[in-house]
Amino acid sequence: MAPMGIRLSPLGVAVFCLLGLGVLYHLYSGFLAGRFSLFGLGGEPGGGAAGPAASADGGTVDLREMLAVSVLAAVRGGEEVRRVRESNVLHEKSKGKTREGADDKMTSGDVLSNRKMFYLLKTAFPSVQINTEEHVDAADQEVILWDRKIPEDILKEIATPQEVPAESVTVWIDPLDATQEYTEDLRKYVTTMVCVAVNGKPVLGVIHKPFSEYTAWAMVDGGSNVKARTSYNEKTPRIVVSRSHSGMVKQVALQTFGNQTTIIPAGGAGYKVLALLDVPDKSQEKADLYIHVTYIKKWDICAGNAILKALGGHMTTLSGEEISYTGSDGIEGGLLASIKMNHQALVRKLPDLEKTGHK
Ligand SMILES: Nc1ncnc2c1ncn2[C@@H]1O[C@H](COP(=O)(O)O)[C@@H](OP(=O)(O)O)[C@H]1O
Ligand SMILES: [Mg+2]
Repeated sequence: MAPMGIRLSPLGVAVFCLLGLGVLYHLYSGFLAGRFSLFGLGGEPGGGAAGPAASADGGTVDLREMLAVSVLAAVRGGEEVRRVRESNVLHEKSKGKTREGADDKMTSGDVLSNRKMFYLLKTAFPSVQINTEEHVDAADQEVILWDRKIPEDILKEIATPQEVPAESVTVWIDPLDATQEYTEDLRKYVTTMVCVAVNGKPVLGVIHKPFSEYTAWAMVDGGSNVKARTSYNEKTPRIVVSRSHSGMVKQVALQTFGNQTTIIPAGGAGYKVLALLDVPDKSQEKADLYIHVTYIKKWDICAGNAILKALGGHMTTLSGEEISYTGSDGIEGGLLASIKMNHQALVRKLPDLEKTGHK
């Protein structure tokens, strides 16, 4: 009999002790991880030790650091994309069919780029949600440490760290945009992309062209290394559209803007956003608008949406709704992307796709 008449069961005491030890372990390991992360963050920008940039208990992340890692991830992924293409051994497969019945393709370029990009970002920012187009093989992990260097061009544009709660962040990775065109060896259309959304709003985007080694990046209310062109043709725009998932986009474009309108079929959502900007790459065509009418996934469009938004442009559904980059992977309402134009006036001009049967 224990003092005060309470009988202690040996099993109960053992369970209680184990629980106590568990709580102590949890608190202690969180504390240590936090110290480790703070140690890494303590130095000059770019001068700290390699390791995770976000504290393991969530905490905050610096969007400027996320931009640096996103650029690095897009470039490293791009190296894989180029290496596989140059080897000519693509191991092309179909992941299934799109709703319209086209093959949803995947190659070794997609898989190897995904592995590099995902693990670079995940190792640097272990506490953020990362959504990527390709399956991540947990049995084939790669620990790639970020060297904590923020490139000069980013430091020049974005003078101070931009802290946000880690739990508000969703990262979207497209390790190889324009896979269809990649399999056809149409290299200019291919990009790797990273996007960071905060509370579902796209805030930073990176689009990298591995075959021309060109990278565009921008942060909303931060800075960019790319800009809009000086003028755009709003009356009879040149419209860039999908060449492999087009649906009824040509009919919609001609019906809205007239038969004088030039339609430019092109691969890749990243490529089509870059067509709206002032991009020095010689292989890049130029357009005034980007329209898409079929279903599309958020990793295909988030980076372009962030860059356009940072430069004062817009990417919305065809009915003018903003796209939220949390939750489901796909969007149903088509896409309209413009810059230096009256976007809402363009939305009003477009036909209602549900009514006209152009979806
Ligand atoms: N109807 C659809 N269903 C699924 N994915 C689509 C789609 N339309 C476009 N996409 C995807 O969006 C990207 C750009 O498409 P497009 O080149 O036709 O404009 C491609 O991404 P991936 O190459 O990353 O798969 C393509 O697969
Ligand atoms: Mg892809």
